[in-house]
Amino acid sequence: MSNSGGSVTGALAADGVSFAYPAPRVSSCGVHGTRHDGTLHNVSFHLAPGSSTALVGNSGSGKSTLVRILLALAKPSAGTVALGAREVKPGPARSLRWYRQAVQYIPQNPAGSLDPRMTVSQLLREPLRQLRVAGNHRALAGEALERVEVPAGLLDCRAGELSGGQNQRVAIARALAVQPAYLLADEPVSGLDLPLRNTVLSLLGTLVRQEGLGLLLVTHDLSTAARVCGTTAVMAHGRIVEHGPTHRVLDSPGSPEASALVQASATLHFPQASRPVPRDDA
Ligand SMILES: Nc1ncnc2c1ncn2[C@@H]1O[C@H](COP(=O)(O)OP(=O)(O)OP(=O)(O)O)[C@@H](O)[C@H]1O
Repeated sequence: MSNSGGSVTGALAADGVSFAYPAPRVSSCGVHGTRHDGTLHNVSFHLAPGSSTALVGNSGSGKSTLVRILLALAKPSAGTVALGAREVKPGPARSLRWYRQAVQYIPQNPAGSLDPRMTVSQLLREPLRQLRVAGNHRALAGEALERVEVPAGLLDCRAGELSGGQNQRVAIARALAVQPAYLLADEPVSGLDLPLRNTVLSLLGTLVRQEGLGLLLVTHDLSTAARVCGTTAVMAHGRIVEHGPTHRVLDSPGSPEASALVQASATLHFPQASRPVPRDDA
């Protein structure tokens, strides 16, 4: 099945985006005059249909802020966000319906955002109703469920009756139900056990390769980037400091920030203590 994305075509792009959170007069810890130099600086980013980009970077580098701006939840102080030829700005819900249909968000711990008292069918139909998507909503819900390989027989079960893995898929199906062209996923597998992480990552990869969705995957885990995403963008201090084919960025990083991430990841996966001890056969 092809995705419609609300019949929107074209790339999702941020062009020269800058953004600063408003400086609070009194911060939550009671300090006056907190200074904000800006969170994003002149960020340009481009995601084509059927392609996948990992957005990596240290904590606080600006990844989630960029996602918020791409979702039209925050207004950049400079630069633009556009889908195809159409510029996108935060605004009233009705003016953004087309965009909310085309670009869906998968949050961290997506299953945790499901109300356990609601049935799978209710959960999947809710965004269809909110975005006033045309068509038979129960049928669209069933189709979305099939795409994540959950039996349509579970439509009338309550989320609280399903396993964690099934709920994780239901949460992804909820984003797919409105037939978006793009998925923006913020650490969607953090907190999952390894088998479930693998299942969800395979599913996301399939959606990109076989169904032509565009995927932006925010992750701290470079092995996740390598597994799913054709390109990787590295953020540091509110800038994209490197963006290229994932294998190139990971094998020969061209920026100190990417090098540091690759090194830190290698240390995490192969800590000194667990490295094989070289045999002294000589
Ligand atoms: N609502 C907010 N108000 C003020 N400052 C914020 C707010 N949200 C984030 N920030 C600041 O903006 C900067 C970028 O934060 P952001 O959450 O985008 O980083 P991140 O790369 O997604 O981090 P993480 O990997 O930890 O989620 C940080 O310095 C953060 O403290």
